[in-house]
Order: sequence, then structure tokens, then C-alpha cells
Amino acid sequence: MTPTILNRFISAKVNRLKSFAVLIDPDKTDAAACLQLIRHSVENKVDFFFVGGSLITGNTMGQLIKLIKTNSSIPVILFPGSNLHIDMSADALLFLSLISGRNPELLIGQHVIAAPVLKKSNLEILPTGYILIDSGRQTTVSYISNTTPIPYDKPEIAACTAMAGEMLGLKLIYLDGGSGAQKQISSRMIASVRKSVDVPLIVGGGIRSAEEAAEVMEAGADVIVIGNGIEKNLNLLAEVSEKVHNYNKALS
Ligand SMILES: CC(C)=CCC/C(C)=C/CC/C(C)=C/CC/C(C)=C/COP(=O)(O)OP(=O)(O)O
Ligand SMILES: O=P(O)(O)OC[C@@H](O)CO
Ligand SMILES: [Mg+2]
Repeated sequence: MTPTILNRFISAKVNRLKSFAVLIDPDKTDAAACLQLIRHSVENKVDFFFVGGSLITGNTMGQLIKLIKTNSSIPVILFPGSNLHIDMSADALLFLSLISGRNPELLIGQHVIAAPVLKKSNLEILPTGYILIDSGRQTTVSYISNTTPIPYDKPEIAACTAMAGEMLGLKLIYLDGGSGAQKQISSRMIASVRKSVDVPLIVGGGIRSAEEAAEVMEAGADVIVIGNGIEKNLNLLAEVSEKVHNYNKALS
């Protein structure tokens, strides 16, 4: 299968273009709210939808993806908390290995179980080094994953972890402060990881304003992810899109 979405991440990174991904938590939306979010995302040229959660309690993921597919051509990338969160109707899957943690199930265990199913699917698999950073409070993902995030003020640990992930062959690095993080990841840490690896860098967690999104981009993130901030204030979507597009326009 041609790695269409991975190539999109790589060519944007090579051309120094930034991308914007909106995280949709299937438990936190209904069809009407989601349709409104999809329309806003199309209007504002969002690059990707990430769909997932650490814990998903409902069974609406399939319907949600169908709604996105019927109303937009924005790629749907699964952001799974476990191998129970695989849905064949998405375009791609972040095949996350939680490399900041030392929980074998999330480093390789779940992957072994999911592999034969994924092999037969049409999902594009995106091998991703997932790195959790302490963000001032315990987040759902650190609790559910039973792992200790990297300390907020230790950029060198994050950089070495990302380097090891890249050396292991992972194609993307995702630095995550955790959904609803009290503070976004520091520019110092983002810049230090950016300098240490060549693969595209995804950054999310706790971004609540267009200014914060700009800081994350300027520090070196290639893709910024926002979930909670947009759930609370839909206007943030247009504001962040504008920042991303202005940044990209200024390059040309
Ligand atoms: C190999 C496969 C298919 C699955 C394993 C995937 C791994 C290793 C996951 C790592 C740990 C994990 C629980 C990740 C979930 C990340 C995620 C989707 C976070 C979204 O935010 P939430 O943590 O749901 O935050 P809220 O509490 O705001 O809803
Ligand atoms: O919900 P927020 O805080 O924007 O976080 C997005 C994402 O990076 C979480 O995994
Ligand atoms: Mg969630």
C-alpha cells in the first residue's frame, strides 16, 4: 500500500509547512455537534482528524467516522488508547508505541495482538513513538497507561527518547502533554526534540489559544493537535487554522 498519509507528513515537514489536526473524542460529541465541527474543519482547511481516546465507553466510533467521511475529505487517523479502538473505516492508524513508559503492553504487547488484524486491513499504519510529558497534573493517558511521563523540565530525556525511537525505525514522534494538560509542552523541549530527529514531530496537549499554538509551531512542531480547547470553544478552530495558514504563507 502506498504510504499516502505518511508521505503527506514527510513532504510537509521537508517543505517546513505546518499542519493542524483536530482530535475528536467519540465519547465527548454527538452527531449534531460533530457535524458542526466537521463543517468548521472543512471551511478552515484542517489537515487531519485524529479520532480516539484513552478510554472509550460508547460504541459510536463507526458512526462518527461515517459522518466525517460523508461530509469531508479530511483524512481520519485513529489515535487509539488500546487495540479495542481499531475501526476499519478510518484511513490510517497511529501505531503508537509508548516509548516514554516502561509498560511492555504499550511498548509491544498490544501491537502483537493487533498486527494480524491490521495486516489484513486497508488502514495505513503509521509507526509512531509516543512520548508523554508531565504537564502539571495526572492526565487520563498517564493514569490509564500506568506510566510515568517525562519530567516537564527535562528536554534532554525527551530528546534521547525520540532519538531512540527514530533509531528503532519509528516514522513519527508524538510529544503529548496529555489531553487537558495544565500547560502545553515547553518550547525548549519541543526545540530540543526537533533538533535531535528528522522524522515529523506531532505535538499536543493543553493548547488553548492561537498564541499557544503559534509558540508550539515556532518551537518546531510539524503537526499540532488540539482536542479539549476546541471542545470548549469552537472558535479556537478558525483562530488556530488562521495562524497555521499565515505561518505557511509567510514561507512562500
Ligand atoms: C497497538 C494499538 C492498536 C494500540 C495501543 C496504543 C497505545 C500504545 C496507546 C498508548 C496509551 C494510551 C492510553 C493512549 C491514548 C491517547 C489518547 C487517544 C488520548 C486522548 O485523550 P484522552 O486521554 O482520552 O483525554 P480526555 O480525558 O481529555 O478524554
Ligand atoms: O485535548 P488536548 O489537551 O488539546 O490534547 C490533545 C492531544 O494531544 C491529547 O492526546
Ligand atoms: Mg478522551
